[in-house]
Amino acid sequence: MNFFDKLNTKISQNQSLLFVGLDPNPEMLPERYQSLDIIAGLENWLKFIIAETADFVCAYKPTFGFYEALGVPGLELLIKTLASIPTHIPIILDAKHSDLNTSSIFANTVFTKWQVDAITLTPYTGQDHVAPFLVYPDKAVFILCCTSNPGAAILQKYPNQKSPLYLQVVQESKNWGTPEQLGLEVGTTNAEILKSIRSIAPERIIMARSIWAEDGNLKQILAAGLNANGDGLLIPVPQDMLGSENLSEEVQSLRTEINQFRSEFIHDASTCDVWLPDISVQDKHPHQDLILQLFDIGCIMFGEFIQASGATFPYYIDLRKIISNPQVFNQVISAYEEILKNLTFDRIAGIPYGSLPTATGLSLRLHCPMIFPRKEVKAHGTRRVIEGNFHPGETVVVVDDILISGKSVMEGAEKLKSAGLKINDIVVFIDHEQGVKDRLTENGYCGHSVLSISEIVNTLYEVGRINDEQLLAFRESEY
Ligand SMILES: O=c1ccn([C@@H]2O[C@H](COP(=O)(O)O)[C@@H](O)[C@H]2O)c(=O)[nH]1
Repeated sequence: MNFFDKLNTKISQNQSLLFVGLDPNPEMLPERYQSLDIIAGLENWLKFIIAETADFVCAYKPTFGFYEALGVPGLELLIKTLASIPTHIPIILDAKHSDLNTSSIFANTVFTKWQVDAITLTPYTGQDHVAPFLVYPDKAVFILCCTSNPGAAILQKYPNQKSPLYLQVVQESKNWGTPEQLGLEVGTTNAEILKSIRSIAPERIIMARSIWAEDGNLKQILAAGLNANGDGLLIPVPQDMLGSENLSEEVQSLRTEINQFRSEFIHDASTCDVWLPDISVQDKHPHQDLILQLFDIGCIMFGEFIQASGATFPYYIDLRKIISNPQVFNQVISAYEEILKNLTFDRIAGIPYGSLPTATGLSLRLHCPMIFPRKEVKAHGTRRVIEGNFHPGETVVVVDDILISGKSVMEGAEKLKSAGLKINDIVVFIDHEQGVKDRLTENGYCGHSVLSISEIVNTLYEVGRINDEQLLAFRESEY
């Protein structure tokens, strides 16, 4: 189960948005655990915290720095602590990792060896630093957007109130990963800041900062940070509560307080003109997760777009972007592979330029040689029309991104046929429908597609990624 599903399952089973920081901070160690052996005292305290809270929280968040600071015994304590967390409860390792050249190796350690479900990262080194963590499809990252220490303001609020750096971090990091894989850590109890982040990231999980029980602005934080469904916000159990001998009761009472507010919040929101997604798991399209990820990374756009034919469409598909998101690219290749594995061919041909990376990925995945017809033939050099080696008479499967009129893919296929190659099958990711596959059939090809445009639009509408107006514009364009 991926992090997002594991987290949501725990939220609903335990009816809780609360998470607990599992921090072996010697300064916070309750007196009753203060023995000569500090590590043993910390271990017993952390075990007590887990036992008291496991049924009332949705996640645990060990802070790596506290374990590191204790040296080798601290790292051993981390491994023991991770092992004592029930496997069904997600673990978010608070590492605030930000070192570029150790990203891949660190991601492997935390996700593969330590089996944590998510990690916190700082954004300063950008997507290059985050991408190695996102190649683990079942894991997630939380990007630190904002903190509340006074010295941070000069950087995080730069250059002005209207467009502070922390909001730019939110906007930019939304391009790095899907809402299921990338959440935001908002290290402030300033409700206004939380509200401004929620307004530009309604779809993201926000992890709020650790608070002190007596701070008293819980309701403002909830009002600012909850999403329209009354969730999407992870609230830490206050640090001072963790020292209490009555931890279980105190956590349950905080949970009740939060849930009461959530019920009122959802009730109030439902009286406003807010459209809420209404889907059940049974209705889930088999490629729903992939469709959402493609939408979230900007491969599927809605608006008015002029096509090569001059026609205006209410959407535009730009699958070229997948090459910058390896985890999405990998899933796209797998979806094509499902179709190609049932076909018979000697070589794979990609249509330039958009489908060359896909054809390359499929060639490597299926151990099958690749060729491609050139878009324009050079006036110098070999003047080859087709790049790569082949033997006339071989069968080639043609791979392209989207079929609109079918013109570009059939032009490419004709070049291959002129060189003596046989083409039976054309496989695309998206079929624009409206008879384009019939056009392929009329020209002697069998068209296959991973998805049709209406499957994509309907899925996006069902989960609330597009609105009534966008759905209507699409439906009208079909006639
Ligand atoms: O949303 C779109 C629409 C078109 N493209 C590009 O056009 C061709 C397909 O158009 P045909 O009319 O079938 O020739 C496709 O290969 C893309 O390059 C697009 O990317 N997105």
